[in-house]
Amino acid sequence: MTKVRVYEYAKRLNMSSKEILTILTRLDIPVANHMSVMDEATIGKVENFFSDVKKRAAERHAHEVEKELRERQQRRQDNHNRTDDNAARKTSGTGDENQGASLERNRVMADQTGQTARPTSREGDRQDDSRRDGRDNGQYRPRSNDAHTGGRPSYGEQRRNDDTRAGAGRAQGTDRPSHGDGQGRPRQDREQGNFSSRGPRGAGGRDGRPASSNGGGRPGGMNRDGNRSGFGGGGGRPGGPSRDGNRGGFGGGRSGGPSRDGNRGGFGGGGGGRSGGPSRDGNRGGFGGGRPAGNRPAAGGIAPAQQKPAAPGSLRKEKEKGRDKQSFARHEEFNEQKLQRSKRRNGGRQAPALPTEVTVEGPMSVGDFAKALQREPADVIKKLLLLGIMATINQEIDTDAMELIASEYGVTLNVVEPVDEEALDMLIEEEDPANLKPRPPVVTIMGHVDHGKTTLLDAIRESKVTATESGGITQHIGAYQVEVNGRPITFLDTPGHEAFTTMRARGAQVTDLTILVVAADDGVMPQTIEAINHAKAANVPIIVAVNKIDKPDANPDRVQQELTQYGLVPEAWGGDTIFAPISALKKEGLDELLEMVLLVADVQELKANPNGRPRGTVIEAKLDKGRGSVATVLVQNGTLKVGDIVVAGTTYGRVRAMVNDMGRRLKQAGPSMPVEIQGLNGVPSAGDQFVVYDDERGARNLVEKRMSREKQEQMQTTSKVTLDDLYKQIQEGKVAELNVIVKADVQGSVEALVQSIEKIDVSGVRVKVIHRGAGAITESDVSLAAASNAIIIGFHVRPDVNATRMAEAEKVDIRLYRVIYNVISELESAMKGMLEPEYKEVVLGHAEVRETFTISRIGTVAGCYVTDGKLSRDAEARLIRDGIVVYEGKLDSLKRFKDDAREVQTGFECGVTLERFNDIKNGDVIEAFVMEAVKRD
Ligand SMILES: Nc1nc2c(ncn2[C@@H]2O[C@H](COP(=O)(O)OP(=O)(O)OP(=O)(O)O)[C@@H](O)[C@H]2O)c(=O)[nH]1
Repeated sequence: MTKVRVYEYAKRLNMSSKEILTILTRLDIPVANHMSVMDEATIGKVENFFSDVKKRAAERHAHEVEKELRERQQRRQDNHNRTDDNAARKTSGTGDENQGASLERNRVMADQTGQTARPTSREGDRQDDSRRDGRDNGQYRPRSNDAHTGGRPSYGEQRRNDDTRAGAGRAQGTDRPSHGDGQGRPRQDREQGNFSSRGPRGAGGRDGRPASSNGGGRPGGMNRDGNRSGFGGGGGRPGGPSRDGNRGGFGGGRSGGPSRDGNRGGFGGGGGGRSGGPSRDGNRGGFGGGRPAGNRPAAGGIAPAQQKPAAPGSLRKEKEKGRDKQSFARHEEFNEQKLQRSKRRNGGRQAPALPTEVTVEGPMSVGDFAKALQREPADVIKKLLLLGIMATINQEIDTDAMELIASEYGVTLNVVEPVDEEALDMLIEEEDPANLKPRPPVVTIMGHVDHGKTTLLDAIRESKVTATESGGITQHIGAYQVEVNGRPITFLDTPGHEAFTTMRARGAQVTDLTILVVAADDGVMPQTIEAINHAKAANVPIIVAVNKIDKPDANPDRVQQELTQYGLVPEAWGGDTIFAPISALKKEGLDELLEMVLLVADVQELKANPNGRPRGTVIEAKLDKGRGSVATVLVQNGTLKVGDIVVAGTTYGRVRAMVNDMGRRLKQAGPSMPVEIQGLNGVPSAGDQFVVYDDERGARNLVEKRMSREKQEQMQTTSKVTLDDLYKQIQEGKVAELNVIVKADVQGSVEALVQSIEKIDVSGVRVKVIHRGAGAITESDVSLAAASNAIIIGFHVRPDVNATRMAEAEKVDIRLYRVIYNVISELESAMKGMLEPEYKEVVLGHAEVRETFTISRIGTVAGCYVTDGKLSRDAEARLIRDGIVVYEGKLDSLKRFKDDAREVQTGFECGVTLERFNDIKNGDVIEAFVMEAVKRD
């Protein structure tokens, strides 16, 4: 790499010189300014700096990830250790210890569930007893005082007294987990030799009444708020004694009942079946049936149905350990659920996980980027500063800067191409080159005023069109086609400028080449240069038609000479621009000119697929009284047919009829063909691109989408204007703005009006056309005007009924005109009236202070004599002492003797007080004056 200047290097990196200078200073590289030269070594250092920044960020990121992993592992390990400790404590512990553990567990669970309930010591004993019973015998043995609950696992006891109506399952589900889950039943099973894998549900044991049938446990209670969802798991409520006693009342359990939202049900898992109460005849004991939780089996939930029968006593330790692990898993899961719930409760206020990857579509503001990174904008700005990039929150940064910042945060930045919605809407798909066929060129004519554009257009049309289409009635549809040597050429009828400006403003490129008309007697003029610039910007080849060569003072060589300055060098002089001398008036040289057009077109190899999806551009559109919306369109691809569903801008419809520039009805129109179509539901704008949709619904949807987008954009722009510009204007105190909506009968008039309106020059006031269009004034125009405080100008159009009604309600000013001049002059005067009036000071008179009095609560009263003019009560006043103004304000009071006076004329005495001013002295002069508005001219 050779030496470069700072600014060049900055440009290369798409950065500012200031940024590079800051980096150089940070690197201690002496540098003077943006013109300083950076040698290879310096550049190397800067580049190293960038890669260092990236590397550091990547390392930091990797380190953080590693640390996080380590911490997680550690946590997991701790949890395991804790589980093992618990298990060990339980297996070796005494009854007291067990009780302690049990109490501890209770405490933990109560804490976790947010409950304060703790078992009483009696309950604790009982729990302990019951557990011990089970453990000691290696089997479950119902205790006599628990007869009706059978071998209810201890934790269920807690709620028995609290809620007599609730089944045990509910109690457990509400309060704490059943630690009898899946334990009691297998033991029961062993004892009874009977095992019901699924306890019948419902009937038995409800409300503690005797069951009328099999003792089905009441399912773990329905969870109303989900918070305490069947955590305790089933623990079926014991069935009461059965009526016939044969089958006994059995505590069948279902796991924690379904929670309302389905998320949290059944945490506790399968119902810990308990033995039912003793049946009357005592024939059979109770059976515990369990059903797994609705959503997922919890740790202990699978036990009842699938677990093997209880392990014999020797396996007790293992079992205890397993149970604790299950319990721990439940705790963990519960904790997780609790966390989720709290997040939900906090409405997501919990700090979200920071992204590790961010996808952007290109440059964005610092604020937006910070949002995407979920970082504080200030932090991002700080980082940018460190990189030498000064940016505010609203300033846009490019993807390079974004990448640097992202890497600082250890975030991967993906830059993707933004989705081209318009291309999607326009159903743009790539054409297979094999399907492309040559198409006629589309030509526009440009040039300076009066150089003969219209004459040339007419001359070509007359000499070519009428010759080929005898009998045709030529129609001005904005474009026409002529045939030269059997090959068609399309001419856009609209004088070049509009074709270029309006079309190009809408992104439409319709012209393949342009004929630049230059009058040989006049030479290159301002609009000639403008035309050249337009064509060059659009990358459209130019053929120069040197016109009016019939004129005696014609000097074609001068034209050639002058145009070389603008890069148009004739072939004869070694350039590549074709110059064709013509006389549009005398129709001389036209054939040669047109042949040149074909020649240039050939070089361009203009092609389209006549069988592709029809699409093109609206050249001109208007609202016709008899025919409705009429649009001249240029087909640019495919073949447009009558009956096709067309979307153009914010209008759509089925092509009802199609005519060419000769007024001939057509059934179809191929590439480069201009046709006038009817059938759209509105008037599209010149430059709108059209496409044929397969179904009407799709077309309608697209149009609705566009309309709402347009409305939103308009609202946004206008609200911006109101908030930003207007505020600024108020601040500056000198600029007002007049928002205008222009509606006219044809698009041409709209453009003409807009141009004239925008030219109105009243100092201090800006006119802004916020919306324009052809067609009647509609409700949507009025609503836009109301929202943006605009007036509506209608030219040869009227508001429809709804628009009129709405305008009245919203107090929107609609002005209708038939003459452009009136529009402009009325607007001008309205704008002048709008200006803040200019004020000038008018001195009313002077009074001399002859005496002063001080009156408490009033202050200094000046006894004055009016020397000239008058003093007026409402006037403003200044106090002049020795030619110096010592006070300026208002007269506070004006009295003649004791009475208030409205004014006091020359030669009279009066008493005067000044507003909040008492330092009045004899000999001071009071000057009374008013500010009068001056009418602008
Ligand atoms: N002698 C002579 N006069 C011409 C020729 N071409 C146009 N004119 C005259 O020049 C004048 C202007 O011609 P237009 O065709 O109206 O020129 P224009 O460029 O379309 O003018 P604008 O529409 O005002 O921009 C008319 O009086 C034409 O008759 C020509 O080849 N020879």
